[in-house]
Amino acid sequence: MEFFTRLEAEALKFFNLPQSDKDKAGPPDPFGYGFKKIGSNGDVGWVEYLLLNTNPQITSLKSLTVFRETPEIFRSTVNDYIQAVKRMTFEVVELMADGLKIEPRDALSRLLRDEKSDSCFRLNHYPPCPELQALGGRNLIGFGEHTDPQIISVLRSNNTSGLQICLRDKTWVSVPPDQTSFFINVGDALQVMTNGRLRSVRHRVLAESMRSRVSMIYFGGPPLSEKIAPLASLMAKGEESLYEEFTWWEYKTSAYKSRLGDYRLGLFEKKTGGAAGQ
Ligand SMILES: C=C1C[C@]23C[C@@]1(O)CC[C@H]2[C@@]12CC[C@H](O)[C@@](C)(C(=O)O1)[C@H]2[C@@H]3C(=O)O
Ligand SMILES: O=C(O)CCC(=O)C(=O)O
Ligand SMILES: [Fe+2]
Repeated sequence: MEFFTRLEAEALKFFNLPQSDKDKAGPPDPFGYGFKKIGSNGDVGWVEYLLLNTNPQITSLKSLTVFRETPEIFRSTVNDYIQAVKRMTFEVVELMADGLKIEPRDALSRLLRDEKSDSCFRLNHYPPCPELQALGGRNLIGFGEHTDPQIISVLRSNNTSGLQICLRDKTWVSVPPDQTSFFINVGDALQVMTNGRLRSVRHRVLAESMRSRVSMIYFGGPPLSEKIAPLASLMAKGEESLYEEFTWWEYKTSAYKSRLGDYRLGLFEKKTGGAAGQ
């Protein structure tokens, strides 16, 4: 896609700036430029990134700083990509709603379309790590294992591998890199809204020795005040929610206190009424 190629090129121009220039757009709070540190609870990875708010209504001060430090063309390329990926995501969640017989079919998309939707956008750059070859096939964690907290994440990457998902038997499987496809990830909130029918899959990124990986991810979240609970139209007769009721604000606050690899939904599972489980 034209949007993706342009953004990949502009992102690489930014990531190739001297470290001191990039640092002017950091540290991430959570928005802004980050280098190796992920979140604020001690997680690290072989990655640098830009984390941006996607809601023009609540453009964070840090997002403004990022764009002050980068050329206008970068800002417009990011904004064009976000607009395009949002439009596609609204359609994807409506198709998901059709598949799950959720009514109305905009029950999910309206949350992402909402002007108060708490969504964000991330550009990740995993530089090559040539020393890896000498380390005899050891893994270097680019982005540690985790699930995404929001409703849905839509990822696009260049042709460099690294992304893996964790299967039920705990084995890791590589997602073949394909710069012409989107990788759609169910988030924790969608797991709850479908009462566990869709699962938020654990994933991680391993660094490569010779090639740099660039990925861009739109994380579609609901408004902060939104109650996150199973959607009535998909529940079978007598089916109980596997989760306690909570708002997105409550979940997000709790998530941002957690470590990357924590099982965040555990705190919100009902202790009776069947195992939601990991
Ligand atoms: C360690 C953390 C980074 C993270 C916030 C958290 O405390 C736990 C969830 C992490 C995550 C994973 C998916 C997305 O990349 C992200 C932006 C999100 O919403 O949750 C990150 C957070 C982050 O990097 O700030
Ligand atoms: O960079 C990638 O391919 C995945 C990163 C990721 O999972 C995230 O940013 O939440
Ligand atoms: Fe993720």
